[in-house]
Amino acid sequence: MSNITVAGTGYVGLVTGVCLAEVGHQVTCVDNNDEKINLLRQGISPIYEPGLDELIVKNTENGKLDFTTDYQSVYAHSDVIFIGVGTPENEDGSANLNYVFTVAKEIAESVEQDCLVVVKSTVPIGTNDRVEAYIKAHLKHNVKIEVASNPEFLAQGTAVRDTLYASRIVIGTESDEAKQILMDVYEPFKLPILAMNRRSAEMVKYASNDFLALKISFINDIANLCEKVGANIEDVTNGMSYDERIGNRFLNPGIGYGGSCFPKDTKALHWLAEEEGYILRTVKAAIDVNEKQKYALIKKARNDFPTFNEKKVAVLGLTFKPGTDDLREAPSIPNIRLLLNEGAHIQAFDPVGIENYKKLFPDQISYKHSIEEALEDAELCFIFTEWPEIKEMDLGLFKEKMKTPYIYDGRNCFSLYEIQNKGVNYHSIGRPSVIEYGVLDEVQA
Ligand SMILES: NC(=O)c1ccc[n+]([C@@H]2O[C@H](COP(=O)([O-])OP(=O)(O)OC[C@H]3O[C@@H](n4cnc5c(N)ncnc54)[C@H](O)[C@@H]3O)[C@@H](O)[C@H]2O)c1
Ligand SMILES: O=c1ccn([C@@H]2O[C@H](COP(=O)(O)OP(=O)(O)O[C@H]3O[C@H](CO)[C@@H](O)[C@H](O)[C@H]3O)[C@@H](O)[C@H]2O)c(=O)[nH]1
Repeated sequence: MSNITVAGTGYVGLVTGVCLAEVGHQVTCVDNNDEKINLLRQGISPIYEPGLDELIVKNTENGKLDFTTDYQSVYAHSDVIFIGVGTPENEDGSANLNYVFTVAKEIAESVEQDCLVVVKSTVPIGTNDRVEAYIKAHLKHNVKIEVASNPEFLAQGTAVRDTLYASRIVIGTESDEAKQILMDVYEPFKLPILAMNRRSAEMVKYASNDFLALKISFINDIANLCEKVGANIEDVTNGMSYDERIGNRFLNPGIGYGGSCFPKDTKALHWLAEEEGYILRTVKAAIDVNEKQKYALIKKARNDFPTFNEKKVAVLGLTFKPGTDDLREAPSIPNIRLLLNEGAHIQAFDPVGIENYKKLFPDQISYKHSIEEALEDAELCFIFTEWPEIKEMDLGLFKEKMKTPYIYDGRNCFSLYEIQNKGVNYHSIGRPSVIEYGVLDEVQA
C-alpha cells in the first residue's frame, strides 16, 4: 500500500485521509492549524461528521493514521500527496487559490522523492496545469513530480458514507503512470473509476455542483409560482419525479441552497466563463434565484408583522442543512441579521450549530437547548433547517408555548395534513398556507 499524505484536515481532507487509512493505506494528515492537529491527536474530530470520530480513533490506534503540522518531513517522503485545502470565494466571485498554491510551494520545497500530487480541492479549469508548472519550477531536489485531478463529491453530514461508497471516482490525468497510481490507491474501495484529462475532471466537479444548484433554484422558482396560482409544490414534484429522467432527488423547495460549495462554485464557474467571453446564463439564473429565495420567509412574515421591532422571535435550525455544524452560507445568517437589525429578540434552537453560531453572534441571541424553550412566549417562529428533531416535534407545542403561533417554515418540515387542527398560522414554501390561529378557537367555542 502507498505512503499517502493529505494536506488539509477540513471536511474533504480529513474524511479522505481517514477513509484511505480505513481501506488499508498508511496515511498522514497535515494541517497548519495547531488546534485541529492537537484535537485529532487526542482522537477528537474538529468537525461534526457522523461516524468520523470512531474511524479516527480506530485507525490511529492501529497505526494507519497520524496527524502533524510538520509538513516538511512528511512531504519529503510521500508517494502520493492529496491537496484538500479550501478554495473559498474571492470578492469578485472567482475562486481563491492562495491555499492551494501555498501547499504547492511547500511541496516543491520539501519533496525528496518522486511523488504524485493529487488536487482534490475544487479548482477552476486549468488550475492543475498551473499547479504542476509551479511545483516543477520551484523544486529543491531533482525528483519527478506529476499532478493529477481527483475532484471530491462528498456532501457534509454524510461525508464518510459518501467517501466509502462514492458514486464514482473521477481521475484527471494525461499520464498513464499517474492514472495507474490512483487506480491502485482507489482499488480497495471497489468503486466505478472514470479516467479523463485534467481539464475535464476539473469541469466535472463544477458542472455537477452547478447542475444541482440549478435544479434547486428551478424548483424554488416553480414553488414561488405555485403559491401564486394555487398549486402545491409537493404534489407537483411528486408528479414530476415519476419520470425517471427527472428523478426525485434535489427537488426540495426551501429558502435556497447554502453551504461551502454551491454558492461559491456557481459563482466561480460563472466568473471563469465570463473571463472566456462566455455568459453562462443558466448558472447566472441559479445564482439570482437563490439570492432572492433566502428572504422568501421574511417576505411572508412581513404580511403579518410590518415590523419585527421588539418582537420575540423563535428560530428553529441554524446550520445550512441537517447533519452538520457548518454555518458557511447558511440562509439563517442573513435572515437573523435582518431580524436583529430591526430590533427583534431571538430565541434560537439548533441541535449542533449553537457553539459555532456563538462565534458569529455571541451576545445578540438567546440560545436555547430545546424546541420548547425556543418557542416559549414567542410571537412568531422561523424554521431554517429541517433537522429530524424539528420534523418530528410535537406540533401541539406551537400553540401551547407561543404567545401567537405564527410559523414560517423555510424547509417544509411538516405535511399540510399534520399541521391542520393545531390552531396555528402556518406558511411554508410553494404550498397553501394554513390559517387557524384565532379562527379554530372561534369554531370550537
Ligand atoms: N466541504 C465539502 O462538502 C466539500 C465537498 C467536495 C469538495 N469540496 C472542496 O474541497 C476543498 C476543501 O473544502 P473543505 O470544506 O474541506 O475546507 P475546510 O475549510 O473545511 O478545510 C480546509 C483545511 O485546510 C487547512 N489548510 C489551509 N492551508 C493549509 C496548508 N498550507 N497546509 C495544510 N493545511 C492547510 C485549513 O486549516 C483547514 O483545516 C474546497 O476546494 C472545497 O470546495 C468541499
Ligand atoms: O432538494 C434540495 C437539496 C438541497 N438543498 C440545499 O442545498 C444546500 C446544499 O445541500 P447538499 O448538497 O446536501 O450539501 P453539501 O454538503 O453542500 O454538498 C454539495 O456540495 C459538495 C461540495 O462541493 C458536493 O461535493 C456535494 O456533492 C454536493 O451535494 C443546502 O443548503 C440544502 O438545504 C435544497 O434546498 N433542496
